[in-house]
Amino acid sequence: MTTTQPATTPARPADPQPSPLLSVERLGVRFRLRDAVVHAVTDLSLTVRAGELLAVVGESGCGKSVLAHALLGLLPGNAAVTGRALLHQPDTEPVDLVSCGQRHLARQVRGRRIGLVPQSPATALNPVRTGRRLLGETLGAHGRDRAQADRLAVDVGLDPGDLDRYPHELSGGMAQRLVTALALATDPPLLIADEPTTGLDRPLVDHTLDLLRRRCDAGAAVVLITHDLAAARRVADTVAVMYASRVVEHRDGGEFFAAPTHPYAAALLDALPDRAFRPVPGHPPMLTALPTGCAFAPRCPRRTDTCEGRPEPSSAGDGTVACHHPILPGAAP
Ligand SMILES: Nc1ncnc2c1ncn2[C@@H]1O[C@H](COP(=O)(O)OP(=O)(O)OP(=O)(O)O)[C@@H](O)[C@H]1O
Ligand code: NI
Repeated sequence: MTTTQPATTPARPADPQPSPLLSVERLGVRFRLRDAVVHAVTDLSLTVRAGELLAVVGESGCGKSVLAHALLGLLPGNAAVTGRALLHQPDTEPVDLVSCGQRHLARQVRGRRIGLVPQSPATALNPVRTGRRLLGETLGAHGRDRAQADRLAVDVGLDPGDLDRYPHELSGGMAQRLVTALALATDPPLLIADEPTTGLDRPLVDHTLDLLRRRCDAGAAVVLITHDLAAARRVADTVAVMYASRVVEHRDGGEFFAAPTHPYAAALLDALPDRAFRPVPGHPPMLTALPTGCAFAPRCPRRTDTCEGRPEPSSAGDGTVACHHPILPGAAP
């Protein structure tokens, strides 16, 4: 079926890779509850470079939004964060987002260096301010011209006239576009977009995805959090698949969609309507009771006794996979 290939050719061999904008190293997030601990992010390492669109995909509850909130210091008080997340900046030392403190995050990072399109627009919008006022305040706070509000509305596919509405007068899709416009208003070098296409119809989904793609083509970086693999396939340079709080596969998007190596990633792709359209069987484990070995093993057709031991991320092509039995091109299944 697959012929043996010589050494993999990098996607853009002539381009020297720019140095990372963000490097996340062994990030962990735990929530302490009265009688349990939720392991929401475990031992997670990732990099994002300028010009890169990284899609973070995975089933509901696997830790995608918690990852975003950890990077921005937006977690509640019962969260304990470990590891490092270095934000590299021109001409100065990198800042560790985990340890730099709320004051620095509020003054220097949120909005300015990292923008967030939050997953729940309804709770993110101030109910007593119109979209125009919200956008104007954000633009003004960052020394930008408030008159850019109309252009931002058009960019996200919102009628500028709708900026004069209050949040409760907006549909879910309109509120979604407004929070996207708010995140774009400060033109951050890194944008984390958490399910930015929720509630949008297909043309607006594609419009939003293409908007994010163009940001990256102009040199910014975007982390697109989505459970929509078709969206990731349309625009991502790189893909990170999360399962039960860990990244289980991370690699070039083209390679990933052509030949996923983690059995969970392969199962997710098989669930796409234009592929087998077969949902991933079974359910993910509780994050309060994660197994010591591979968390996907109970659902995995390739599992063996070895999977009772934890699979550490190892290199596969130009990326990494955390699996004892990865699907390697050219190897027998
Ligand atoms: N404040 C909290 N206290 C306890 N557990 C939490 C808290 N916030 C999130 N969690 C848990 O952390 C886990 C990861 O949640 P997260 O919101 O990151 O999932 P997600 O991958 O973004 O899912 P979705 O696709 O549904 O948005 C979930 O089990 C969730 O219940
Ligand atoms: Ni989420």
